[in-house]
Amino acid sequence: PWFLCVSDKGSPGTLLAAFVALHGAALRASCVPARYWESLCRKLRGEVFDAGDYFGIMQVEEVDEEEEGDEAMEDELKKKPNPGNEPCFKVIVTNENGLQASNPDSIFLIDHAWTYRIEHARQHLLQVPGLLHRMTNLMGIDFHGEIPDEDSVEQVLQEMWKYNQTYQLSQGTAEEKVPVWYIMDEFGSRIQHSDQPSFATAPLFYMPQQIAYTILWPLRDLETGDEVTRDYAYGETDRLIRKCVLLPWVPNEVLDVNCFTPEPSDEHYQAILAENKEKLPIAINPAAYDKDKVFKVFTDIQQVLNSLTHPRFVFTDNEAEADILYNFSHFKDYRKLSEERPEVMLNQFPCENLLTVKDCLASISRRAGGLDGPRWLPRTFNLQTELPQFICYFQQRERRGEDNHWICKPWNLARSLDTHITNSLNNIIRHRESSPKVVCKYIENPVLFHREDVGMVKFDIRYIVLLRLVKPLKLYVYDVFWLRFSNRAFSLDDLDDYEKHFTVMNYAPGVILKQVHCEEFVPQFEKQYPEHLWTTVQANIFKAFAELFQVASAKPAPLGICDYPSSRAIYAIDLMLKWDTSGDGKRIMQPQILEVNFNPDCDRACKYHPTFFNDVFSTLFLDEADNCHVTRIV
Ligand SMILES: Nc1ncnc2c1ncn2[C@@H]1O[C@H](COP(=O)(O)OP(=O)(O)OP(=O)(O)O)[C@@H](O)[C@H]1O
Repeated sequence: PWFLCVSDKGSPGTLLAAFVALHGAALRASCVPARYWESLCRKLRGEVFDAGDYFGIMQVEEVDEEEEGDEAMEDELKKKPNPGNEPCFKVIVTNENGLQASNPDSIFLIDHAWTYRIEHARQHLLQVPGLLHRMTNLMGIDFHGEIPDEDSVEQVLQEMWKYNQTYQLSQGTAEEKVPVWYIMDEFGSRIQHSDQPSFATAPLFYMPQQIAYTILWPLRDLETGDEVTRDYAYGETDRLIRKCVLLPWVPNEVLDVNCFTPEPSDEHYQAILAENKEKLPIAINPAAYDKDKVFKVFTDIQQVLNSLTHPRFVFTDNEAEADILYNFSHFKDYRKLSEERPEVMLNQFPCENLLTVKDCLASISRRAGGLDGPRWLPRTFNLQTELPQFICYFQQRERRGEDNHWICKPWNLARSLDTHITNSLNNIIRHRESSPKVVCKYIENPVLFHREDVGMVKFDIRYIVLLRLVKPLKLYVYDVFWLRFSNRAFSLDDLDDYEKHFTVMNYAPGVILKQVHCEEFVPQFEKQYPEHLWTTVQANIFKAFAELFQVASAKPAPLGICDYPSSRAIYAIDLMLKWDTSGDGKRIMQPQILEVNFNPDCDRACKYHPTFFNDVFSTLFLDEADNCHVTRIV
C-alpha cells in the first residue's frame, strides 16, 4: 500500500517511483512536465510552500501614467478581472534572479482556503469560524461585524463564482462523485487571467495525505517584476467559447450570436451511439407465439420476482432458455441477440437513451417545432455544446426584464444530485467546468398544491408509460399516477432550500415524505382549482407524451428509438404543471416534462396495486390490455 512506499525511509528513487505510480496519470493528464515531478514529490511530502521566495502580491489601484498612452496595455487592463476602480491585485515575480522554466524546482504548491460542495456553501459560511471573514477579504467585499450576517454571506455566494475552482473524484458512490468546489488561498486567488499566460495551474489530489492542492509551474522564463498569470479559460481555443467562458471576469460583452438551437447533427447521434457501446440489431420479423404459450422470464428485478403472478409467465434462472429478458441494467449487444435469438423479448429498446438522458431528451424534442422548443418541455440548453446560445438567450431575457431562474442538471446523475437552481449567469457558466450538464428554464410559476400542514407547495407527477411498439407507435399509460410534494411553501427565493424547491424527498434520510394517492388527489385538486377539471389537464399530459414519443421515433436509429420488434419497455415520466396562457387567452395548466426514467422504482406501484406487473406483462408481452388498468394514447 502507498503508505509503505512513501515512508521517509525509502531512497529518493523509490519515493519518486511510488509517487509516480500513484499520481503519474493525473500529472500527465494535466500536462505537468516530468522534469518537475521529483521536486513536486518532495514539496508535497514535506508540505513545502516556498512560493513566497519567488512571488509577491501587488495591489493595482489605478492605471499608471506610463501605461496610459499605451493602447495595447489599456486593452489588456480592461480585460483584467475586477475591472473599474476596485482595487485589483496581481502576482509578480519578486525573486531577484527571476524564474527559469528549465529549473526542476520551478513548481509550487498553492493551498486551498475553502473546499466544499455547493449545497453546503451557505452553511459553511455561517458556521465555520473565520471563513466568512477570510472570504470577504479575499473577494474584496466589505465586512465589518464579528458575527456572520446574511448580506455578506449572500455577496460571497454571488462573488465566489469568480474564484471557484473544481475537481471531481473519479471513484466512490454517486454522492462522492458530486463535484467539489474550492477557492485557492490569497496567493492563488490573486493570479490574474491572461490569454497568453505565464503559468499553468492544475489541481492535484495528494493521496498519502488525502489533500487537494493546486500546483503552479511556469510556461516560460520570467524576470523580476514579470506578472504571474494563468488562462482562466484553460486553453480553450475556440474564440467564441473563450469569450463565453471568460464572461464572469469580462462582464460587459454582449454576444453576437443567434440563440436559436437547432437539432444537433446526425453525427452527434452517431457519436452518442458509439460512446454508449450499443450495437444496433439487424432487421428481424416480429416473432409469432402460440396463443397459450407460457413465457419463461429471466429477471434480476426483485419487484418483478415478488409480484409477477400471471399464469402465462414463469421465472427461469437460466438466461439461455429465457423467452423474456427483463433486466435492470442496459443491454448493449442487440446485434448479436438479433442474429442469434431474434425471438427473445426484452424490457428495453435500442437507443432509448434519447429519451432517458437529459441532453438527448432536449435535442429530440426540438423536432416538435417552436423557436423555444415544444410547450411541454422547459427550454433547455446543453452547456457543453450550446453555451453561446444560452448566454445570448439569458441576456435577451435580462434586457426584456423576464424571469431568469434556471436549473442546472447533470446529464447522468439521478436523485437530484448536483442539481442547482440559480439566477446568476456567472454561476451557470462556471458550472460547465464540472460534470457535463444541461441548463433548463426553472419553472417560476408552477401550479401549486395546498398542503394543510404547510401551505401551497410544489408538486410533481409521475406517470408510467408502456411502449409496446415503435413502428407503428403503440403507447399506453398506466391508469394510476404518483405524486411527490415539496415540504415547504413555494416562493421564488432561498434557491438553495431543497425542501422548498425540490419534490424528491425520499432520498435524504430523516426528511418527511408526504404521500397522497391519486384517487384522493384528484378531488382535492379539483376543489382547489374548480375551473380546471383533472380530465382536461390529464388529456393535455397525454397529448404531450404522445408528441414526445412521436418525435422520439420519427427518425431511424440512432437518431430515434430503434424499431426492434422484440423490444418493449416501461418508462416513468416526471412532470410538473405550470401556469400558461392558451391561444384564446385562457389561463391553462401546461404540462412540463422534467425527465424520462428507464427501469423506474416500482415499489409504490406494487405495494398499492399488486396487479401492477401482471398488467404490465400482459399488455406488453401478450398484447392483452383489457382490464389491465392501462389507457392507449397512441
Ligand atoms: N425545470 C424545472 N423547474 C422547476 N423545478 C424543477 C425543474 N426541473 C426539475 N425540477 C425539480 O427538481 C426535481 C428533480 O429534477 P429531475 O427529475 O429532472 O432530476 P433527477 O435528479 O433525475 O431526479 P429523479 O430521478 O429523482 O426524479 C424535480 O422533481 C422538481 O421538483
